[in-house]
Amino acid sequence: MDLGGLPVRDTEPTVSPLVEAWATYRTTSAQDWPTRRLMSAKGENRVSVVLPARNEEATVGAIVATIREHLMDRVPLVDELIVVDSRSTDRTAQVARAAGAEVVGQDEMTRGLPRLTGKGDALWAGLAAAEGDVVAFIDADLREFRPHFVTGLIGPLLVDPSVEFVKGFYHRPLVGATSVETDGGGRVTELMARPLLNLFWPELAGFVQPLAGEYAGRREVLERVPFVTGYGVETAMLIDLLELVGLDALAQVDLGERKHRHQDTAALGRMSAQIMHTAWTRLQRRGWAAPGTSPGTILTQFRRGGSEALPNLDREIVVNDVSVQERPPLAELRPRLPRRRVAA
Ligand SMILES: O=c1ccn([C@@H]2O[C@H](COP(=O)(O)OP(=O)(O)O)[C@@H](O)[C@H]2O)c(=O)[nH]1
Ligand SMILES: O=C(O)[C@@H](COP(=O)(O)O)O[C@H]1O[C@H](CO)[C@@H](O)[C@H](O)[C@H]1O
Repeated sequence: MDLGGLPVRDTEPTVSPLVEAWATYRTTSAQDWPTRRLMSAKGENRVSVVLPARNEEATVGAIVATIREHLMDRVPLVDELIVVDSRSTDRTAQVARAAGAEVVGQDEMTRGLPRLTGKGDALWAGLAAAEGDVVAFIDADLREFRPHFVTGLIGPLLVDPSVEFVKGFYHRPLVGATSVETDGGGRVTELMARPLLNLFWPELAGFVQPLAGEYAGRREVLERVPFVTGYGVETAMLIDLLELVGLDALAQVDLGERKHRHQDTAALGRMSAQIMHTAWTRLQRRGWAAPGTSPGTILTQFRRGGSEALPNLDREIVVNDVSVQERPPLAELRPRLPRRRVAA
């Protein structure tokens, strides 16, 4: 049926067969990867777990202690547990070290390189410090962390050589001060990142949690992609790995439920802008955005009250730079990096 030249779909939209096949074939559950199965498959593979942590003294200790007790002391599945101190101003480093992690500084691992900021730079520093063949990244603000968050992520990588990268997914309650909204979490995912990826990278539509902060990959693959600084890192990693190794080498694992500290919506607005910038650079690479162009880098937001309010505007204007930079693929810089100096 055609109304004025606009084709009108006369069938109900259906899931792309490619996405349906991938989601069926490359989705597993943490329960599919029991520790004993992983130990028998591990062989000579060394496993590193990296936690990027900026001011996470309240939660990093419990996560580190759980990994150390269950996956290092009781069962030697994890060989290396690193917390990247991302310029914290609290006792993150001391708490992490006391709980049994090796602590490296974001600035320490990027010494001699341009000073960049954000989560992506912390993750890049963690990969530079890590020595494992398989590297898992876990956010340090998780509540109710369980060992299966790690075993579920590394399981496919230890057992199936055709898998290069595994993304976690979970139910995401939005935990407020006095109430919990069952599936209210993942606000940037649902409002921006999922639509963005579905529209421009539909092959990735099967990822339940494309922005999940828990994921793992083979070092030799992770070292071949750039790390976008700030909060664009997860979006860039999915897009870049899709292009580098193909959808079939990517997988996802059900980790159950994830609770973490939530940022406010203004912070998530800045996160969204960083993700849009990240997508723009990938669209340029694909030829869908004009080379040499760039969206604006300043995000203007409004905050109730405040001393900087304008005469006729009963709100404070808050301006942030939401541009992103990139650390180049680690493999290109490895010879220039300081050997990991870890204060055990
Ligand atoms: O500059 C930064 C920003 C964030 N993080 C860490 O990255 C993880 C995810 O960050 P955040 O919780 O702010 O993101 P959200 O989960 O709210 O999207 C947490 O462990 C942060 O401590 C970091 O190491 N450096
Ligand atoms: O998924 C999301 O929408 C955001 C915000 O989550 P909430 O709405 O605070 O549960 O959280 C994720 O996004 C960040 C950017 O990729 C990641 O770095 C975080 O690890 C992840 O929690």
